[in-house]
Order: sequence, then structure tokens, then C-alpha cells
Amino acid sequence: MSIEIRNVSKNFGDFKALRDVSLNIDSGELVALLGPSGCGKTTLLRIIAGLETADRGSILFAGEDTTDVHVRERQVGFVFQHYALFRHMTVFENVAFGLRVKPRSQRPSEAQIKQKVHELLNLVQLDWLADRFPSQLSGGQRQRIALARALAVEPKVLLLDEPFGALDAKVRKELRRWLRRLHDDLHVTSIFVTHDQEEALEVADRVVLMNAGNIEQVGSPQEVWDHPASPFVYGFLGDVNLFHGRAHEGEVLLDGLQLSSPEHADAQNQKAYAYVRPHDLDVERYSPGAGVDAAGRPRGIVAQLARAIVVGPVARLELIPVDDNKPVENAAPESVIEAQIPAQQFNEMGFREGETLVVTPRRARVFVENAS
Ligand SMILES: Nc1ncnc2c1ncn2[C@@H]1O[C@H](COP(=O)(O)OP(=O)(O)OP(=O)(O)O)[C@@H](O)[C@H]1O
Repeated sequence: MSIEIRNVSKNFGDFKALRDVSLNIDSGELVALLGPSGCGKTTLLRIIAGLETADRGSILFAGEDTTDVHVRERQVGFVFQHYALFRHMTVFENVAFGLRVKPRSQRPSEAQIKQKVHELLNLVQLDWLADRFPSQLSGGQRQRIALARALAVEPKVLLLDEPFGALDAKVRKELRRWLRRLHDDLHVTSIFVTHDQEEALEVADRVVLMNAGNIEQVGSPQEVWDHPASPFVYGFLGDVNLFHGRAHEGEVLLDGLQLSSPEHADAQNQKAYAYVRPHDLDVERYSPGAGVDAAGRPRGIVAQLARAIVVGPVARLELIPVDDNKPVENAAPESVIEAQIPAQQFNEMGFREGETLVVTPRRARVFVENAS
């Protein structure tokens, strides 16, 4: 079932939790709502579910306005972060619950319930736990049971609010792959809230980036990663170095660095930000003249290697720009530059902590502020 979110706004007192949010979700899509804590993800999910009402705007399911449709009639399944399994019921009874509370006319027979519950438990690969109680399950198993329970009533829409939020990193990773496979089998239109960018990028067909009650960008994981639409998205998706400076007629001058930025050829001494991913920085040993191009423009930053963390195939370098006026030890945390190079290259170059290096961006994304 497709979902259309049309100009939805929601205030809590003076606080604007959602500001004129619009979004279309196709039938069978798996969409992630991604954003920092408090950006309005859960509020939007609750409005879609019918657990909360919007101040303005509407939600359409398959083209039909749902405003007057009660949450029970919306055919929505939920899974929340804190497994809401009934503690006094076995796994089997938890999954059967939604079927048993159906109105008598729609309620399946006992034999049908039994068959359906076992099918669902097989689907989440936990049929062998049918007779256990929730307290006898691991966190990951409980979330899979919660999902089986949500699916029991054959929802048209599945809403998941940080479903793996309370689990440890390894289990989270397993479960997100498992959720993706399950979705590929079932194709239930699903919206899944997370503040974990890796989770959103790995699982979703499309990612909706939210910030302060607004949608900043919607796109496939590849699109939002390769072409972040705003400084917020750039900063939120993955590690990034931020350099401040000014742009003028296609050139950007940052602290100790000059970059060409042809897309800002019209800029007239405007405030600019350049975002550079750690793996888009080249690192070489300092020598006089290093980091300066043929025309004498500074293309690299001279910096001291403060720390090198080499784990597996990647070397993460923390570098502090060398400033004549300030001892490196007193550098502000935000001035630390993070670079990532292959561990093999790090070892071949024989870099040592305390050495002076030059870092040069291979790729940067420049945003220019309109008011100068
Ligand atoms: N019932 C409420 N009354 C007052 N303020 C609320 C209420 N529900 C949510 N808010 C506020 O609205 C904002 C958005 O909340 P929401 O739960 O949607 O954020 P979120 O993006 O899901 O964050 P998190 O990832 O922390 O759950 C928050 O600042 C929150 O404090």
C-alpha cells in the first residue's frame, strides 16, 4: 500500500516538531527516516500510525485520506525499540495475540491460528522457541518475535521505531541484514526510524534525512551519500572534516588552503564551508614547497601527525594543523583533521606520530552562504 504524507505540521506547545512535511512512499518500499535525536522522526511515524494527530496536513493510504480512520482500522503493524512483548505469555501466545483479539466474525479458527503462528515463527527462524517466555529470550530474539507478532495480522504497512536500538552492535548488524531479506520476501510497505546512518544506508531502498522538523533530503542510499543536498546531510552522513573560509569567483580560501570551486564562479567574497571526507585526503611527508601548486597556491595543509590508529586495513590519522603562533598541544578539538589511508600505505610510508605531514583534499564539497 502506498503512503502519501501531505504538508504535515505538528506543534507541541510552542515547539515545532514537524514543519510542513511532505513525502510519497511507494507500495512495497522500505524507507528509513534518519536524523538526530529530536528531529521529529518518531512524531511522524506516530502520525502515520494514527497514534498522534497532525495539526495540519493529511496522511493518505493508497490514495485514501486516513484522518478519520482509527488506528485499529489502519492495518498497521508496529515494532518498537523496547520489545513490547507480553511477559506472562509464551512466544506462541504473543504472536497469536493479534489474531485472537480480532472480532469474532474475522477471527481464524484455533487450527488456523496454530498454523499461522508456526508459519510466522518459521519466517523469523525461531519456531523452536514457541513455548518459551520473553524473559528466556535474548534481545535480538525478542525483536524478531515482536516482528512476527506485528506481521500476524497481515498489516498493509509496517512501522518500526528504532527496532534494533537497544541491541549490541553485532546483533544489530545481523538483524538489519535479516530485516532486509525478510522485506525482500514479503514486500510490506515499511517505514523504519533510526538515528544510525549506517543502518539506514544498509537497509533502506530510500533514506529520508530529517533535521529540526524538516525533510532535508530524500534519495537512495547511494544518492544521499554521493550528493548530500545540504551541509547538514554532509555532516550527518559519515565522518567529515569541515573547513571554514570565503569563496570568491570560483576560488575558495580556507585556513591555509585554496580550492577551485567552479560551481561557485559567481561568489563574491561570500562565507563558505568545505566538507572533506577522511578518505578523500591525500597524505604525504612534509618537505619545503610541499602542498603548493605551480602557481604558488596552497593546495595542502601542513599538519602534525598527533595520533595514528591502525586497525585492520585502515589507518586513521589525527592531524593538527601547524600554526606558527600556537603550540600544537593547545589545538582546539575542532581543528583536528582526520584522514584515512590504507594501512599498507601507512606502513610503507613509515609515518611516525609527531611527524610533520601535508594533507591535500582530493575531493571537497563546498557550500556557500548567500548573505556575505
Ligand atoms: N508529547 C509530546 N509533548 C511535548 N513534546 C514532545 C512530545 N513528543 C515529542 N515531543 C518533542 O518533539 C520533538 C521531536 O520528538 P520525536 O520523538 O519525534 O524525535 P525523534 O527524532 O524521534 O528523536 P529520538 O531519536 O530521540 O526518538 C522532541 O524535541 C520532543 O521532545
